[in-house]
Amino acid sequence: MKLFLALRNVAGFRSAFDFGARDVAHWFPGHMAKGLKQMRANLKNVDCVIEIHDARIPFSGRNPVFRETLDVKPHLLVLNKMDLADMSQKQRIQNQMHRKGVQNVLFTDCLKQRDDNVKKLVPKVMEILTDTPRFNRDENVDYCLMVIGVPNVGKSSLINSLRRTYLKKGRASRVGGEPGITRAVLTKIQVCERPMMHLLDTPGVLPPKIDDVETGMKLALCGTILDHLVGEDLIADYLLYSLNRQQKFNYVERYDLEEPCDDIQQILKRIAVKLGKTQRVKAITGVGNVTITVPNYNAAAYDFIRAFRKGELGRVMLD
Ligand SMILES: Nc1nc2c(ncn2[C@@H]2O[C@H](COP(=O)(O)OP(=O)(O)OP(=O)(O)O)[C@@H](O)[C@H]2O)c(=O)[nH]1
Repeated sequence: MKLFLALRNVAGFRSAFDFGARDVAHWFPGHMAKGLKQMRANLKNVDCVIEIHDARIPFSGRNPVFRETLDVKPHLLVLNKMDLADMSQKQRIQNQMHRKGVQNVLFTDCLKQRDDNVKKLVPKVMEILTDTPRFNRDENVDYCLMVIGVPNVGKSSLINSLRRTYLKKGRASRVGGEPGITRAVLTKIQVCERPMMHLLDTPGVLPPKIDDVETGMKLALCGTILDHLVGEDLIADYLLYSLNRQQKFNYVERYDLEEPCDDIQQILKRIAVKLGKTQRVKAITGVGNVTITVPNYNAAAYDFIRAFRKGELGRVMLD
């Protein structure tokens, strides 16, 4: 990164984001009751609940409802997508988690072919279970896990990664299934041989907990709320605000800008021009019709957000 960027006075950037009078009530049209009911029905078969969340937002959006319903079971919090997160903040996050009573935290990258952290999951679960008396199932040596989390945090990827790591197998295939009970409810996926460990095959999708507009915006940025419900222009603006606040200026080089800027319209215009995302439109003026070139702001916002989600604009910690 160029020196002038590192030395740049950030005083010119926004210190707060103006959310206007937005209402987040409709940002996540989830079907929580149904999901939770199904999870509760499965709970008697579960030894440990694996809650998975996005490492860039370790606190925002985690749904506490499951705790009231599912917290009777031992619990491991997996913070996934660590490859996209600013891991220099790891210790702070862990300390804060401990203060909140979350003792068991594991950071993972489930896209990595072999992730040493995913490899720690089974030993970690065994450690947690050894410290917790198992409910009337002491004779059973087949351990069962349930993976839960808000959408798009990597629940399926974790299952596949566990199978790659422990069974040297590719995509999850279903095993088991019991007569008389819906396949979707009791089908299990094996993830480890020694100790024998299964996962319930339907990852529990929880709606995120959206406390306020900023929480909603962070969830949207990380792709857990459908973009169109929030608006890509707004997400792009919040992204720019976040990158500038954290002094993550990779976007300057990626889009050939001269320097960081806090004006999303200007940024999107430059991105559109760089990507050739412009349109020729007719405009009526006082002296007749002229054809002018206008930037496609939507296409530019789309590229900006996608680049961030792929980690191309730097690693961040949004909480
Ligand atoms: N960079 C990165 N991307 C990941 C990681 N894990 C998953 N992803 C990506 O995140 C997206 C969602 O992953 P899934 O495994 O489908 O997430 P899910 O929680 O099962 O999603 P839902 O079924 O919608 O709830 C996919 O594009 C994955 O490739 C990770 O550790 N790092």
